[in-house]
Amino acid sequence: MSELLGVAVLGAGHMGADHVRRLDGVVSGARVAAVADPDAERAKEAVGGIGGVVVHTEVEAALDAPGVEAVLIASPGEAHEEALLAAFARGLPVLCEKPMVPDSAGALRVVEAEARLGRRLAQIGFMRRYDAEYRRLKSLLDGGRLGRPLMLHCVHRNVSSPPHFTSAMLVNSSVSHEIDAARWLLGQELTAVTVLRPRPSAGAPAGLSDPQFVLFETEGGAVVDVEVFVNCGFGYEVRCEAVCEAGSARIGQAHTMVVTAAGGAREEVPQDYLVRFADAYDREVQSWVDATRRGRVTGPGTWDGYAASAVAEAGVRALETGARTPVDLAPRPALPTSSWNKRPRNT
Ligand SMILES: NC(=O)C1=CN([C@@H]2O[C@H](COP(=O)(O)OP(=O)(O)OC[C@H]3O[C@@H](n4cnc5c(N)ncnc54)[C@H](O)[C@@H]3O)[C@@H](O)[C@H]2O)C=CC1
Ligand SMILES: O=C1[C@@H](O)[C@H](O)[C@@H](O)[C@H](O)[C@H]1O
Repeated sequence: MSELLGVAVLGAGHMGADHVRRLDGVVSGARVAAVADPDAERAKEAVGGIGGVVVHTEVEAALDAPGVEAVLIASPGEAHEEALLAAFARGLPVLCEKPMVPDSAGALRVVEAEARLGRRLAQIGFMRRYDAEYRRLKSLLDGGRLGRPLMLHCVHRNVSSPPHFTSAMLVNSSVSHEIDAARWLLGQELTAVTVLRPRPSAGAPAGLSDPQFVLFETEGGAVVDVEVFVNCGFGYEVRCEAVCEAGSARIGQAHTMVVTAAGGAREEVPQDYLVRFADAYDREVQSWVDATRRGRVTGPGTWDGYAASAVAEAGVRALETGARTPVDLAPRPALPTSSWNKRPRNT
Protein backbone atom coordinates (compact mmCIF):
# COMPACT_ATOMS: atom_id res chain seq x y z
CA MET A 1 0.00 0.00 0.00
CA SER A 2 1.07 3.53 -0.77
CA GLU A 3 2.76 5.81 1.79
CA LEU A 4 1.43 8.87 0.00
CA LEU A 5 -1.79 10.82 0.63
CA GLY A 6 -4.17 9.92 -2.22
CA VAL A 7 -5.80 13.12 -3.52
CA ALA A 8 -8.82 13.43 -5.83
CA VAL A 9 -8.59 16.64 -7.89
CA LEU A 10 -11.99 18.00 -8.98
CA GLY A 11 -11.75 20.25 -12.05
CA ALA A 12 -8.85 19.94 -14.47
CA GLY A 13 -8.80 23.43 -15.97
CA HIS A 14 -6.19 26.14 -15.49
CA MET A 15 -5.81 25.72 -11.71
CA GLY A 16 -6.72 22.03 -11.50
CA ALA A 17 -4.09 21.02 -14.05
CA ASP A 18 -1.50 23.12 -12.22
CA HIS A 19 -2.40 21.46 -8.91
CA VAL A 20 -2.19 17.99 -10.51
CA ARG A 21 1.33 18.86 -11.70
CA ARG A 22 2.19 20.21 -8.24
CA LEU A 23 0.84 17.18 -6.34
CA ASP A 24 2.66 14.83 -8.68
CA GLY A 25 6.00 16.54 -9.00
CA VAL A 26 6.50 19.37 -6.51
CA VAL A 27 5.07 18.61 -3.09
CA SER A 28 6.11 15.61 -1.06
CA GLY A 29 3.86 13.13 0.70
CA ALA A 30 0.98 13.08 -1.78
CA ARG A 31 -0.07 11.52 -5.05
CA VAL A 32 -2.92 12.15 -7.47
CA ALA A 33 -5.36 9.27 -6.96
CA ALA A 34 -8.22 10.45 -9.20
CA VAL A 35 -9.26 13.41 -11.34
CA ALA A 36 -12.84 14.44 -12.14
CA ASP A 37 -13.93 16.83 -14.87
CA PRO A 38 -17.06 16.71 -17.04
CA ASP A 39 -14.64 17.31 -19.89
CA ALA A 40 -12.85 13.95 -19.93
CA GLU A 41 -10.34 15.06 -22.55
CA ARG A 42 -9.26 17.95 -20.38
CA ALA A 43 -8.88 15.64 -17.39
CA LYS A 44 -6.76 13.21 -19.44
CA GLU A 45 -4.59 16.06 -20.66
CA ALA A 46 -4.05 17.25 -17.06
CA VAL A 47 -3.08 13.75 -15.96
CA GLY A 48 -0.69 13.37 -18.90
CA GLY A 49 1.77 10.61 -18.24
CA ILE A 50 1.11 10.19 -14.51
CA GLY A 51 0.58 6.49 -13.95
CA GLY A 52 -2.30 4.93 -12.00
CA VAL A 53 -4.66 7.94 -12.09
CA VAL A 54 -8.25 7.13 -13.03
CA VAL A 55 -10.14 9.92 -14.80
CA HIS A 56 -13.85 10.41 -14.04
CA THR A 57 -16.54 12.69 -15.41
CA GLU A 58 -18.59 12.49 -12.18
CA VAL A 59 -17.37 14.03 -8.93
CA GLU A 60 -18.89 11.32 -6.72
CA ALA A 61 -17.11 8.58 -8.67
CA ALA A 62 -13.78 10.32 -8.07
CA LEU A 63 -14.50 10.78 -4.35
CA ASP A 64 -15.34 7.08 -4.04
CA ALA A 65 -12.39 5.91 -6.13
CA PRO A 66 -9.92 3.50 -4.48
CA GLY A 67 -7.10 5.22 -2.62
CA VAL A 68 -8.81 8.64 -2.30
CA GLU A 69 -8.10 10.09 1.16
CA ALA A 70 -8.39 13.84 0.52
CA VAL A 71 -9.85 16.23 -2.06
CA LEU A 72 -8.58 19.29 -3.88
CA ILE A 73 -11.46 21.28 -5.41
CA ALA A 74 -10.53 23.35 -8.48
CA SER A 75 -13.86 23.35 -10.32
CA PRO A 76 -15.70 26.66 -10.97
CA GLY A 77 -16.96 28.37 -7.79
CA GLU A 78 -20.61 27.48 -8.54
CA ALA A 79 -19.74 23.76 -8.18
CA HIS A 80 -17.92 24.10 -4.84
CA GLU A 81 -20.82 23.80 -2.39
CA GLU A 82 -21.95 20.43 -3.72
CA ALA A 83 -18.37 19.15 -3.83
CA LEU A 84 -17.59 20.35 -0.30
CA LEU A 85 -20.74 18.77 1.14
CA ALA A 86 -20.00 15.51 -0.70
CA ALA A 87 -16.47 15.48 0.75
CA PHE A 88 -17.81 16.27 4.25
CA ALA A 89 -20.33 13.41 3.95
CA ARG A 90 -17.40 11.07 3.37
CA GLY A 91 -15.20 12.61 6.10
CA LEU A 92 -12.60 13.61 3.51
CA PRO A 93 -10.29 16.58 4.24
CA VAL A 94 -10.49 19.27 1.54
CA LEU A 95 -8.44 22.05 0.03
CA CYS A 96 -10.97 24.20 -1.85
CA GLU A 97 -9.96 26.93 -4.30
CA LYS A 98 -11.43 30.38 -3.75
CA PRO A 99 -14.20 31.42 -3.76
CA MET A 100 -15.26 28.76 -1.25
CA VAL A 101 -18.86 29.25 -2.42
CA PRO A 102 -19.60 32.44 -4.37
CA ASP A 103 -23.00 33.22 -2.78
CA SER A 104 -22.94 33.93 0.93
CA ALA A 105 -26.03 31.82 1.73
CA GLY A 106 -24.35 28.75 0.22
CA ALA A 107 -21.09 29.63 1.96
CA LEU A 108 -22.89 29.82 5.29
CA ARG A 109 -24.44 26.38 4.67
CA VAL A 110 -20.89 25.02 4.33
CA VAL A 111 -19.78 26.70 7.58
CA GLU A 112 -22.80 25.19 9.34
CA ALA A 113 -22.24 21.74 7.84
CA GLU A 114 -18.66 21.72 9.11
CA ALA A 115 -19.83 22.99 12.50
CA ARG A 116 -22.26 20.06 12.69
CA LEU A 117 -19.41 17.65 12.00
CA GLY A 118 -17.71 19.05 15.09
CA ARG A 119 -14.27 19.10 13.49
CA ARG A 120 -12.52 21.07 10.77
CA LEU A 121 -12.28 19.43 7.38
CA ALA A 122 -11.74 22.29 4.92
CA GLN A 123 -8.91 24.67 4.10
CA ILE A 124 -9.74 27.46 1.62
CA GLY A 125 -7.31 28.37 -1.16
CA PHE A 126 -6.36 31.91 -0.21
CA MET A 127 -2.76 31.35 -1.23
CA ARG A 128 -1.52 34.86 -0.45
CA ARG A 129 -1.33 33.79 3.20
CA TYR A 130 1.52 31.50 2.05
CA ASP A 131 3.37 34.13 0.01
CA ALA A 132 6.73 35.11 1.54
CA GLU A 133 6.15 38.85 1.14
CA TYR A 134 2.64 38.77 2.60
CA ARG A 135 3.92 36.69 5.52
CA ARG A 136 6.67 39.22 6.26
CA LEU A 137 4.12 42.04 6.20
CA LYS A 138 1.80 40.08 8.50
CA SER A 139 4.55 39.46 11.08
CA LEU A 140 5.64 43.11 10.92
CA LEU A 141 2.09 44.31 11.58
CA ASP A 142 1.54 41.71 14.32
CA GLY A 143 4.84 42.70 15.96
CA GLY A 144 3.44 46.22 16.47
CA ARG A 145 6.69 48.07 15.61
CA LEU A 146 4.84 50.38 13.19
CA GLY A 147 1.90 50.98 15.50
CA ARG A 148 -1.74 50.62 14.53
CA PRO A 149 -2.46 50.07 10.82
CA LEU A 150 -4.55 52.94 9.44
CA MET A 151 -4.84 52.10 5.75
CA LEU A 152 -3.97 49.44 3.18
CA HIS A 153 -3.42 50.59 -0.41
CA CYS A 154 -3.68 47.63 -2.77
CA VAL A 155 -3.17 47.10 -6.49
CA HIS A 156 -4.40 44.01 -8.37
CA ARG A 157 -3.73 43.98 -12.11
CA ASN A 158 -4.13 41.14 -14.62
CA VAL A 159 -2.85 41.26 -18.20
CA SER A 160 -6.27 40.25 -19.52
CA SER A 161 -9.48 38.67 -18.31
CA PRO A 162 -10.95 35.37 -19.57
CA PRO A 163 -13.87 35.68 -22.04
CA HIS A 164 -16.55 34.84 -19.44
CA PHE A 165 -15.40 37.58 -17.02
CA THR A 166 -18.13 39.98 -15.82
CA SER A 167 -17.93 43.33 -14.02
CA ALA A 168 -19.07 41.59 -10.81
CA MET A 169 -16.15 39.16 -11.08
CA LEU A 170 -13.61 41.95 -10.65
CA VAL A 171 -15.00 42.11 -7.11
CA ASN A 172 -16.01 38.53 -6.29
CA SER A 173 -13.22 36.70 -8.11
CA SER A 174 -10.22 39.07 -8.29
CA VAL A 175 -10.70 41.28 -5.21
CA SER A 176 -11.72 38.23 -3.13
CA HIS A 177 -7.96 37.83 -2.58
CA GLU A 178 -7.62 41.38 -1.19
CA ILE A 179 -10.70 40.81 0.97
CA ASP A 180 -9.10 37.78 2.59
CA ALA A 181 -5.64 39.37 2.77
CA ALA A 182 -7.02 42.51 4.45
CA ARG A 183 -9.03 40.49 7.01
CA TRP A 184 -5.94 38.37 7.75
CA LEU A 185 -3.36 41.18 7.82
CA LEU A 186 -5.48 43.44 10.01
CA GLY A 187 -7.23 40.74 12.06
CA GLN A 188 -10.50 42.60 11.50
CA GLU A 189 -13.76 42.03 9.65
CA LEU A 190 -14.65 44.34 6.77
CA THR A 191 -17.88 46.21 7.46
CA ALA A 192 -18.75 48.31 4.38
CA VAL A 193 -17.85 48.61 0.69
CA THR A 194 -17.96 51.40 -1.89
CA VAL A 195 -17.03 50.83 -5.54
CA LEU A 196 -16.10 53.61 -7.96
CA ARG A 197 -16.07 52.94 -11.70
CA PRO A 198 -13.63 55.05 -13.68
CA ARG A 199 -14.35 55.33 -17.40
CA PRO A 200 -13.49 51.82 -18.73
CA SER A 201 -10.14 51.26 -20.38
CA ALA A 202 -10.16 51.06 -24.18
CA GLY A 203 -8.40 47.72 -23.68
CA ALA A 204 -11.33 46.20 -21.75
CA PRO A 205 -13.94 44.07 -23.55
CA ALA A 206 -17.13 46.01 -24.39
CA GLY A 207 -19.46 46.28 -21.39
CA LEU A 208 -16.83 45.33 -18.79
CA SER A 209 -16.42 47.89 -16.03
CA ASP A 210 -12.63 47.71 -15.85
CA PRO A 211 -10.82 49.13 -13.90
CA GLN A 212 -12.65 49.61 -10.60
CA PHE A 213 -11.67 51.29 -7.36
CA VAL A 214 -12.95 49.39 -4.33
CA LEU A 215 -12.96 50.89 -0.86
CA PHE A 216 -13.50 48.84 2.30
CA GLU A 217 -14.06 50.01 5.86
CA THR A 218 -13.11 47.76 8.78
CA GLU A 219 -14.56 47.18 12.22
CA GLY A 220 -11.46 48.74 13.77
CA GLY A 221 -11.74 51.99 11.78
CA ALA A 222 -9.12 51.25 9.12
CA VAL A 223 -9.67 51.81 5.41
CA VAL A 224 -8.56 49.50 2.57
CA ASP A 225 -8.49 50.62 -1.05
CA VAL A 226 -8.00 48.34 -4.06
CA GLU A 227 -7.33 49.36 -7.63
CA VAL A 228 -8.42 46.33 -9.66
CA PHE A 229 -7.65 46.36 -13.37
CA VAL A 230 -7.99 43.00 -15.10
CA ASN A 231 -7.17 44.04 -18.68
CA CYS A 232 -4.19 46.27 -18.01
CA GLY A 233 -2.30 44.59 -20.85
CA PHE A 234 1.17 44.92 -19.37
CA GLY A 235 1.63 42.58 -16.44
CA TYR A 236 0.34 40.71 -13.41
CA GLU A 237 0.91 43.11 -10.54
CA VAL A 238 -0.20 42.64 -6.95
CA ARG A 239 0.96 45.19 -4.39
CA CYS A 240 0.03 46.20 -0.91
CA GLU A 241 1.20 49.09 1.23
CA ALA A 242 0.27 49.23 4.90
CA VAL A 243 0.26 52.72 6.36
CA CYS A 244 0.54 52.65 10.14
CA GLU A 245 0.80 55.22 12.92
CA ALA A 246 4.60 55.01 13.03
CA GLY A 247 5.60 54.00 9.50
CA SER A 248 4.59 52.21 6.35
CA ALA A 249 5.52 48.92 4.68
CA ARG A 250 5.14 48.01 1.02
CA ILE A 251 5.22 44.60 -0.68
CA GLY A 252 4.75 43.38 -4.23
CA GLN A 253 7.79 44.31 -6.23
CA ALA A 254 10.21 41.54 -5.31
CA HIS A 255 9.14 39.16 -8.06
CA THR A 256 11.12 40.70 -10.86
CA MET A 257 14.40 40.17 -12.60
CA VAL A 258 16.39 43.17 -13.80
CA VAL A 259 18.07 42.53 -17.13
CA THR A 260 20.85 44.94 -18.00
CA ALA A 261 21.95 44.99 -21.62
CA ALA A 262 22.84 47.36 -24.42
CA GLY A 263 23.30 50.34 -22.12
CA GLY A 264 19.95 50.01 -20.38
CA ALA A 265 18.20 48.06 -17.64
CA ARG A 266 14.87 46.31 -18.10
CA GLU A 267 12.77 45.05 -15.20
CA GLU A 268 10.68 41.99 -16.04
CA VAL A 269 7.06 41.85 -14.89
CA PRO A 270 5.28 38.49 -14.30
CA GLN A 271 2.41 37.93 -16.71
CA ASP A 272 0.32 35.51 -14.67
CA TYR A 273 -0.64 34.55 -11.13
CA LEU A 274 0.78 31.06 -11.72
CA VAL A 275 4.19 32.74 -12.02
CA ARG A 276 3.84 35.51 -9.42
CA PHE A 277 2.40 33.19 -6.76
CA ALA A 278 4.13 29.93 -7.79
CA ASP A 279 5.94 29.61 -4.45
CA ALA A 280 2.79 30.50 -2.51
CA TYR A 281 0.73 27.77 -4.24
CA ASP A 282 3.52 25.25 -3.60
CA ARG A 283 3.72 26.20 0.09
CA GLU A 284 -0.08 26.21 0.42
CA VAL A 285 -0.48 22.71 -0.99
CA GLN A 286 2.56 21.32 0.86
CA SER A 287 1.26 22.72 4.12
CA TRP A 288 -2.21 21.21 3.45
CA VAL A 289 -0.69 17.80 2.64
CA ASP A 290 1.55 17.86 5.73
CA ALA A 291 -1.31 18.85 8.05
CA THR A 292 -3.67 16.30 6.49
CA ARG A 293 -1.13 13.51 6.95
CA ARG A 294 -1.00 14.46 10.64
CA GLY A 295 -4.82 14.35 10.80
CA ARG A 296 -5.02 18.15 11.11
CA VAL A 297 -6.54 21.05 9.21
CA THR A 298 -4.76 24.42 9.29
CA GLY A 299 -4.83 27.61 7.22
CA PRO A 300 -7.85 29.69 6.21
CA GLY A 301 -11.09 27.92 7.06
CA THR A 302 -14.76 27.92 6.14
CA TRP A 303 -15.51 31.07 8.17
CA ASP A 304 -12.84 32.91 6.14
CA GLY A 305 -14.45 31.57 2.96
CA TYR A 306 -17.89 32.72 4.13
CA ALA A 307 -16.70 36.18 5.23
CA ALA A 308 -14.98 36.73 1.87
CA SER A 309 -18.20 35.81 0.02
CA ALA A 310 -20.36 38.06 2.22
CA VAL A 311 -18.01 41.02 1.71
CA ALA A 312 -17.79 40.34 -2.04
CA GLU A 313 -21.59 40.16 -2.25
CA ALA A 314 -21.85 43.58 -0.61
CA GLY A 315 -19.17 44.75 -3.06
CA VAL A 316 -21.21 43.61 -6.07
CA ARG A 317 -24.27 45.45 -4.68
CA ALA A 318 -22.09 48.54 -4.20
CA LEU A 319 -20.87 48.22 -7.79
CA GLU A 320 -24.43 47.99 -9.09
CA THR A 321 -25.91 50.79 -6.97
CA GLY A 322 -22.95 53.12 -6.63
CA ALA A 323 -23.80 53.39 -2.93
CA ARG A 324 -21.76 52.64 0.18
CA THR A 325 -23.00 49.19 1.18
CA PRO A 326 -22.72 47.67 4.65
CA VAL A 327 -21.59 44.05 4.90
CA ASP A 328 -24.24 41.76 6.32
CA LEU A 329 -22.21 39.17 8.23
CA ALA A 330 -24.14 36.37 9.96
CA PRO A 331 -23.39 35.70 13.63
CA ARG A 332 -20.36 33.45 13.81
CA PRO A 333 -21.56 29.96 14.80
CA ALA A 334 -19.65 27.90 17.34
CA LEU A 335 -16.93 26.64 15.03
CA PRO A 336 -15.12 23.36 15.54
CA THR A 337 -12.23 23.88 17.91
CA SER A 338 -10.72 20.52 17.07
CA SER A 339 -9.07 19.95 13.76
CA TRP A 340 -8.15 16.37 14.52
CA ASN A 341 -9.43 13.89 12.00
CA LYS A 342 -9.07 10.22 11.48
CA ARG A 343 -5.55 9.84 10.15
CA PRO A 344 -5.58 8.92 6.50
CA ARG A 345 -4.52 5.33 5.93
CA ASN A 346 -0.80 4.55 6.05
CA THR A 347 0.47 7.91 7.32
N1 LIG B 1 -6.03 30.90 -6.16
C1 LIG B 1 -5.94 31.51 -7.32
O1 LIG B 1 -5.10 32.39 -7.52
C2 LIG B 1 -6.84 31.14 -8.44
C3 LIG B 1 -7.98 30.43 -8.17
N2 LIG B 1 -8.85 30.13 -9.16
C4 LIG B 1 -10.05 29.40 -8.81
O2 LIG B 1 -9.89 28.04 -9.22
C5 LIG B 1 -11.15 27.51 -9.64
C6 LIG B 1 -11.01 27.01 -11.08
O3 LIG B 1 -10.64 28.08 -11.90
P1 LIG B 1 -9.92 27.83 -13.31
O4 LIG B 1 -9.04 26.66 -13.22
O5 LIG B 1 -9.34 29.14 -13.72
O6 LIG B 1 -11.18 27.49 -14.23
P2 LIG B 1 -11.20 26.70 -15.62
O7 LIG B 1 -12.43 27.14 -16.31
O8 LIG B 1 -9.88 26.83 -16.31
O9 LIG B 1 -11.37 25.18 -15.18
C7 LIG B 1 -12.49 24.69 -14.52
C8 LIG B 1 -12.61 23.20 -14.87
O10 LIG B 1 -13.62 22.62 -14.03
C9 LIG B 1 -14.41 21.77 -14.85
N3 LIG B 1 -15.72 21.62 -14.20
C10 LIG B 1 -16.89 22.25 -14.44
N4 LIG B 1 -17.83 21.83 -13.59
C11 LIG B 1 -17.25 20.89 -12.80
C12 LIG B 1 -17.71 20.09 -11.75
N5 LIG B 1 -18.97 20.17 -11.29
N6 LIG B 1 -16.85 19.23 -11.15
C13 LIG B 1 -15.57 19.13 -11.58
N7 LIG B 1 -15.08 19.88 -12.59
C14 LIG B 1 -15.90 20.75 -13.19
C15 LIG B 1 -14.45 22.44 -16.20
O11 LIG B 1 -14.79 21.50 -17.24
C16 LIG B 1 -13.02 22.95 -16.31
O12 LIG B 1 -12.15 21.99 -16.88
C17 LIG B 1 -12.15 28.64 -9.46
O13 LIG B 1 -12.76 28.50 -8.20
C18 LIG B 1 -11.30 29.89 -9.49
O14 LIG B 1 -11.85 30.98 -8.81
C19 LIG B 1 -8.59 30.46 -10.47
C20 LIG B 1 -7.46 31.15 -10.79
C21 LIG B 1 -6.48 31.54 -9.80
O1 LIG C 1 -7.85 34.01 -8.40
C1 LIG C 1 -7.57 34.52 -9.44
C2 LIG C 1 -8.49 34.58 -10.60
O2 LIG C 1 -9.64 33.80 -10.35
C3 LIG C 1 -8.88 36.03 -10.81
O3 LIG C 1 -9.71 36.13 -11.93
C4 LIG C 1 -7.62 36.88 -11.03
O4 LIG C 1 -7.98 38.22 -11.17
C5 LIG C 1 -6.69 36.73 -9.84
O5 LIG C 1 -5.53 37.50 -10.08
C6 LIG C 1 -6.32 35.28 -9.64
O6 LIG C 1 -5.45 35.13 -8.55
